[in-house]
Amino acid sequence: MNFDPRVIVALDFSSAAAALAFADRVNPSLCRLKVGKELFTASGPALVEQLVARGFDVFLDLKFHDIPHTVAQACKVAASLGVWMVNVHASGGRKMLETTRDALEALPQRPLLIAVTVLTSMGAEELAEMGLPAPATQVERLAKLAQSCGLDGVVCSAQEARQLKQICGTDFKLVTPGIRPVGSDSHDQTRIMTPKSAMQAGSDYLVIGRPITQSTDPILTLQQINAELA
Ligand SMILES: O=c1ccn([C@@H]2O[C@H](COP(=O)(O)O)[C@@H](O)[C@H]2O)c(=O)[nH]1
Repeated sequence: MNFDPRVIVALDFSSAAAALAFADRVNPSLCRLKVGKELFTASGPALVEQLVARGFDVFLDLKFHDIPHTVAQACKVAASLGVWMVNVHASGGRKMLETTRDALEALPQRPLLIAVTVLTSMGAEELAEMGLPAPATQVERLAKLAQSCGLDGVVCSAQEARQLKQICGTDFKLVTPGIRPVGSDSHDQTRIMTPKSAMQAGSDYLVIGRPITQSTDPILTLQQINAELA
């Protein structure tokens, strides 16, 4: 049994029923769970509370990006749901990051606060079109900003994990989507890596959605990934 699961399953379902049907088949020793924009929009905070009540570490992946007060207040409400991790966009800037960190630090119990650097769906060309440097450079810049603002870590691709562990140190959490087992479809992800390579590169947590949830046998796929990481 793995009591510190590294896989965070992205519950990208369109209903609470579908998410709970998946949750019924796993347990907190097999995986953590992520609730993102689709499921939260469909099901709201009640579903998050249900997953927390079942003992899962829940990453509420709403990627807040707004003025400092709005983001800080939203994260405080998220914390009140009992979630394990919340996130904001690092590109919201220093004031937003620090205000949110301060708001969470004032709570008796707070979730981990992490910042999205560059979405794993984006490659160099798309960044260049927006006047931004190559992914590795932009991710490093935003990770340093997030760390200097006192955040717990960042969302990045596993392709930047080795570089960020060297720069930001081992305690700074790296949460990496864009994970694809050998032979699986990359879908809309650009900066991808296999589960094992991602862990070897320094990822702390692997966010995996479709390769598990759309598998013909989701639980077997999850077990196989866990075995590969053990
Ligand atoms: O840069 C990012 C940030 C978040 N995500 C989220 O992770 C999952 C990935 O799902 P897959 O099906 O494994 O591609 C999804 O919920 C995204 O919203 C990301 O992919 N990249």
